[in-house]
Amino acid sequence: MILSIADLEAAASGKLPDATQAFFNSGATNQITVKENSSAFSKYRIRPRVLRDVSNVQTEIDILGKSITFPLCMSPAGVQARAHPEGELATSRACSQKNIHMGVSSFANNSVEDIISAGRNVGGQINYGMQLYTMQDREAEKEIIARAEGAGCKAIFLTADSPILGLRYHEKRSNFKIFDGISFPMVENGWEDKKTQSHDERFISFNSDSHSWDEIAWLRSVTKMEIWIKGVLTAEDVEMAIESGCDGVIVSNHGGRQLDDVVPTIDALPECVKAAQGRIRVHVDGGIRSGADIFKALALGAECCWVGRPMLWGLAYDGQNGVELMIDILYQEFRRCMQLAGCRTVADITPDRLARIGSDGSMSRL
Ligand SMILES: Cc1cc2nc3c(=O)[nH]c(=O)nc-3n(C[C@H](O)[C@H](O)[C@H](O)COP(=O)(O)O)c2cc1C
Ligand SMILES: O=C(O)C(=O)c1ccccc1
Repeated sequence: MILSIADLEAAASGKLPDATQAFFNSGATNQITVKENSSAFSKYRIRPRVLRDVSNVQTEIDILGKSITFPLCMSPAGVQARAHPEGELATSRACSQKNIHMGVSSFANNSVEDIISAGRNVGGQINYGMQLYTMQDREAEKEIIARAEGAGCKAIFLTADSPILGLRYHEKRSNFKIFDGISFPMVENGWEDKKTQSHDERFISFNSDSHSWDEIAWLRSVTKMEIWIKGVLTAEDVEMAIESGCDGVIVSNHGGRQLDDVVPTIDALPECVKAAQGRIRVHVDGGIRSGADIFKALALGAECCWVGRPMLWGLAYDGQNGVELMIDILYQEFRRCMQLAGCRTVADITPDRLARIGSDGSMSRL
């Protein structure tokens, strides 16, 4: 019986070849951050308020100009065809059905045009954001941006935590063949001769490690879409994002897949929210596995949460239905968490709803 995200992870992982599991589920080097992203949530406990009439709870929020069902979006994750033959098309249909926005990876196995049409065809009107890497070939980068904007994307998510790829021992040991037999329509122009390259080689040949904050002004000059930075973990970089004129940041460590031993995102969030002072939007991803995790992130000041692996597990388990199941699980848990904690609206999820438990067991209010 699949009731929780942990149940879904177990069911999905059993359906995937070992090498694909290693690619999806692993983090970088010693797996510290991938684990701590989730475990760091347990130092926060909820301080529920009672007798507050929660008969009419409102979970919706506005993101990128549109109301979504609850504060959750789908992180951009590449290579979804390795989870399910329909890949991003199935994810897009599920998001559209459930009214949840979706990030599209540059390493998607379907084009941004097809991904958005798949969602529109099932009737929903969600927003899409295009994830970008700073590319060595700026003309090719510009082309992806133009295609994304033309297809109807509302935002660019520039991934800032990946000047190079993280060191992924599990992926290497499993001999995962990331590029064999599938296409990457957003990035593969002129790459036909490079099919045998490893993940690392392909990434190095395409991505620029000389990226800098100067890119934001250039992005502004080539698109009207919102510009968000994905992969910020410090107050200093939130300040840089504000100075550079970005619309938002996603506090993220790439699900522990880039630099290991960085701060868990839920621990980086408070300093980022404080630095933002409401001048820039602050979202978070990494290790979010329950409705209570979403509740805690919002209480710590995030406007919205994103999930990566839970979406891939849903997709691997049962395509579109599996992603819908994943969203339903998090929605039901989050809604109940709000009601049982005495919150009628998302705006009621404030820092005083949390206590922090110290390593000596002491409890302090935020
Ligand atoms: C298999 C996989 C592929 C990913 N591909 C990308 C990508 O192409 N671009 C990107 O910015 N982030 C990528 N990410 C990171 C996610 O966007 C997100 O930051 C991360 O998965 C959040 O952590 P979680 O998986 O614990 O929810 C990927 C993550 C996974 C697990
Ligand atoms: O694996 C990843 O985390 C990732 O970001 C990526 C990068 C290039 C291709 C596919 C996924």
